[in-house]
Amino acid sequence: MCGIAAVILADSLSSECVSTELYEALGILQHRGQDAAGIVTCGQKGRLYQCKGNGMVRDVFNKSQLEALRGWMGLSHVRYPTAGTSSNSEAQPFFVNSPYGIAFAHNGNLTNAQELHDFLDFEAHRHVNTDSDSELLLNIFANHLQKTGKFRVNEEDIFSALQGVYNQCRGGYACMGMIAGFGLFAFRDPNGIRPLIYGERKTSKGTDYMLSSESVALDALGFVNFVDVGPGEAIIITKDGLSKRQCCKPKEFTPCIFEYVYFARPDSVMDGVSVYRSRLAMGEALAKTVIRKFGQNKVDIDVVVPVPDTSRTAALQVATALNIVYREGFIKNRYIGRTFIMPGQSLRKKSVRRKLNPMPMEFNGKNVLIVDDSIVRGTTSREIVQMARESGAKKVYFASCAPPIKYPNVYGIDMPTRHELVAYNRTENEIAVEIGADEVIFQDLQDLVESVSQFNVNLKNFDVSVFNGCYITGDITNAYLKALADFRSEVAKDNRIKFVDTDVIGLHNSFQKE
Ligand SMILES: O=P(O)(O)OC[C@H]1O[C@H](OP(=O)(O)OP(=O)(O)O)[C@H](O)[C@@H]1O
Ligand SMILES: NC(=O)CC[C@H](N)C(=O)O
Ligand SMILES: [Mg+2]
Repeated sequence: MCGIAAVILADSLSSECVSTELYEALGILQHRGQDAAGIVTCGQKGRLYQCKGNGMVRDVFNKSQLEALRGWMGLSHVRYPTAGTSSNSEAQPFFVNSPYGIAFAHNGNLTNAQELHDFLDFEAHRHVNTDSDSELLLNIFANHLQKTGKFRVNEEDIFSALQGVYNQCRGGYACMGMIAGFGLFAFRDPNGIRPLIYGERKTSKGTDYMLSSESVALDALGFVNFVDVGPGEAIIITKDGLSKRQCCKPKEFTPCIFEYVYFARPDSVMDGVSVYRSRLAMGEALAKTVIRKFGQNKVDIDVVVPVPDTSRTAALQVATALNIVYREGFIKNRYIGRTFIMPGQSLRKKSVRRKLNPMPMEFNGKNVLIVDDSIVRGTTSREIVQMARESGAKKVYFASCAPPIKYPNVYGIDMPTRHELVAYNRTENEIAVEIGADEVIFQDLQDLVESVSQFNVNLKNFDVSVFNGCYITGDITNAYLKALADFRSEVAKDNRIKFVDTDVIGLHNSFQKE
């Protein structure tokens, strides 16, 4: 679930560099990807400037690098790998010089990457340098654009190249690209699985535009009038303004419900729904399930405790609806990032204890209801339950705002194999035993869907494949799932030869002060 952002200023001669805003945007989107970050900008004479590499945003860029990223438009990416490897050569944005010079950033995951790779190799004769599906997507676009054979590109050419992309690429994708000296383009997959939104900012020179995975980045940078890009819709922004087109017949609109459960920041509004409100509604519904499970007058819970950070909003509402006291029983180390999106199970496991520390006074002698947004591999819940017990809890109940996650994700969340999922092939009682809890309580799928859909009449269905195994793109075979598990499971990652990454990824212009 990477984060992507792009900015284009109305004033192409501005002495302000867009890189500072892109850097800020990446900081705001850091929760969507912690493995790598990158920015590509475009300055005078259509020159491109790039800085990218593995690490958090604050580690990848320093002041002088940002100053060297010249220009009035650019795009940026924070990566959480779902394909290929964690090598820094797969940090985004990607670049191809032909045709016209294109930089490209992708959030999502392609489900027909092998087919696209073969096409590029055998038919299009384009070189692909990494295992990243995003590099394939860029080359498919470049190949279609190349066919126009024009000296200079125009909007019509880009829209028709994107139609070609839609015809060939399957899966979940929200993308942004930049054509040197020309402008930005962006598009969203036919089901709108991955999010994409844009806004504008009026200045004395005209209108600046910004695109982002989440509205919170637009908000923070002073952009207004947010519009979600529709499923199968593409937009182009140049010095002359913004144009958009439906580039493929939209299929059923099914955004990823896990954005609302976990990925997005609560202060974002995604496809017209406030993530915060949806999480309150998840808490409200979960409280009803708790009452159903325990019986109206038999809820023997003394305190409701959230697992920081993401579950806080929902947990507070669970406590309010149950009329039980809410307490911060775990204190989060604010300098440690999200554990679920860390690469590697041993790192994730270690990080839970480093990140969360219990407050014994909130557990000692009490029956505790711990609320989390989701239980995926069970890494967090196992550790948390144990910490609660070590702190003297009498009974530990564990509630999840999402239903049991039993199936792999193929659209941009790194859950490549069901065998790593604690709920796979287990009953609720078995899951409780597995994580050491007295009972587990899971949200009903219908309740989860209604927690989001009640805020937008146009949103009826979602990608809920991790809960029910129904893959909306209709192309997921057992052979595909096996290949995915073989390549991306924890065991496969551990067995893979580790690449030695050098710090510098050089390719493009470096700006030198006169
Ligand atoms: O069952 P697991 O495999 O452990 O995954 C689920 C946990 O991971 C996430 O937390 P994370 O620490 O990533 O982020 P947060 O601070 O935003 O809650 C999520 O909020 C759950 O707590
Ligand atoms: N989480 C994502 O959006 C990942 C994008 C792309 N599939 C990658 O692995 O780099
Ligand atoms: Mg969490």
